[in-house]
Amino acid sequence: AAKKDKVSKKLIKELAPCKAILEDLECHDDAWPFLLPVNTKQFPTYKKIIKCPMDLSTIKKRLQDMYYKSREEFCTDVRQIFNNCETFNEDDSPVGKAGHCMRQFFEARWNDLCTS
Ligand SMILES: Cc1ncccc1N[C@@H](C)c1ccc2c(c1)OCCCO2
Repeated sequence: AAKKDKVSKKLIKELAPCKAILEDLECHDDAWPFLLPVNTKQFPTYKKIIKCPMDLSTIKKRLQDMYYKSREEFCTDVRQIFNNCETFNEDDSPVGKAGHCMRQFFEARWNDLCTS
């Protein structure tokens, strides 16, 4: 039991900063296209083109449900949002631009974390 507690304590320490980063992403001015899963009725081709949909509300739920076993898993899901955005949206579209901006914001916060 002691070993398990040590692991879970480590995990909480690892993932606490992820929760803070997620909150900053959610309240960013350019977060609006990424807050909820893309509505596939509104965008019928989305399901066909994007194999791993991801959004900030899904990541928030996964954090709350202790779904992530490491910081890296959290980081991979966040990057999935922006990779999907680049796949589906033109770079100079409003959503495409928001995606590039949000990715830049995230990667800077992620680097702070890894070098702190
Ligand atoms: C991230 C992403 N990738 C591809 C398609 C959509 C989205 N996001 C959704 C939330 C969205 C973005 C822009 C929208 C939109 C909905 O409502 C229809 C009207 C036009 O404006």
